[in-house]
Amino acid sequence: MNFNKMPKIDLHCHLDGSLRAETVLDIIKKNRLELTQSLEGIRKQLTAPLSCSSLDEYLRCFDLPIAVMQTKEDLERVSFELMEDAAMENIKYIEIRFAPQQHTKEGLTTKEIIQSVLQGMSRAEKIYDIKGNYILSCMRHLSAESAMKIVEEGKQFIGQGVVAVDLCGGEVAGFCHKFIEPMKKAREYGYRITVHAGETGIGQNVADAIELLGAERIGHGVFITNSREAYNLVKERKIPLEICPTSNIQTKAVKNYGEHPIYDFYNDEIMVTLNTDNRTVSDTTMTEECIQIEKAFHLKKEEYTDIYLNSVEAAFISEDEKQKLREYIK
Ligand SMILES: O=c1[nH]cnc2c1ncn2[C@H]1C[C@H](O)[C@@H](CO)O1
Ligand SMILES: [Zn+2]
Repeated sequence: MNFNKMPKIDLHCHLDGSLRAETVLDIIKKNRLELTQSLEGIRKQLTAPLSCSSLDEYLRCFDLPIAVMQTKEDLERVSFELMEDAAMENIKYIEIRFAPQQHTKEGLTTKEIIQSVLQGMSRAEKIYDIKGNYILSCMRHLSAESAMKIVEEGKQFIGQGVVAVDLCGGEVAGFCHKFIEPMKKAREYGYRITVHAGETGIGQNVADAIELLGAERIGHGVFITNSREAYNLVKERKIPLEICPTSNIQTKAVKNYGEHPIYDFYNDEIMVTLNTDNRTVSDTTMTEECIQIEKAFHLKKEEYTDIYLNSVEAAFISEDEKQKLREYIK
């Protein structure tokens, strides 16, 4: 299949993990930041190394991009550029996530941060054949109060380009208990809910995310394989899994593409979707994720279509918008 040409949907893409190295260098120079000044050095710092041994090590690659995402202008720019990069490979719909908590170092308010990325997104939507929405991620190592602040301050943007909240960062067993209150509030306000869970061996976190937090989708969920409860919940309630194969290899969730459970899940009628996670940190694109999965499992056109349609179903958009996305693959 010519995946570059095929219509694609990315429901799990972190803004801060998807910056162009050239842009990072530009912002460093413009803002006179005392950071790496060579393009090659930057590229290296932005990408998870082959030797990456865990999610925690993978997460260290975010320090540099976060350092250059601290002004309105720079947030608007990186948001626009991610939309542009996605449009160039025929992604027709993208849900971009980021954690506003990490962009206050130069004094921006949550409102200014969200407004800036939304402006970049809408500028790109006017030029390219792509639509997007934002997901507000809350860092799991921060407090429930901090997550509540994001839920409260992001509320005014629901339906204006913000659709959901997420929990992300390092994963420890039982993390969901801490976030019951903010996620309950989020649901009451009308946010949709997706949660990173089951990425580092703890299948039970997936069951908790669904039962305690009302997660409608799960980021990764690879380790439902080691919790019968989680597996059955995901299967029976048709909870979509946002699968990101390359990222899972880098964080050592799986050994290689061929050993990824995505195809077993698909054959067992679990609702899998295919996504990038981080275009720069994982040095990938949607096209590349599709190619790798096609190669590993001899994916047929009908199977790719099924996965694309799963993403349409799972997207946090209206029925009319879903219908438009279905038209692309007819
Ligand atoms: O795959 C991931 N799992 C958990 N957290 C992640 C992953 N990729 C990125 N993040 C974190 C690092 C970013 O700074 C944050 C917000 O996008 O989300
Ligand atoms: Zn992620």
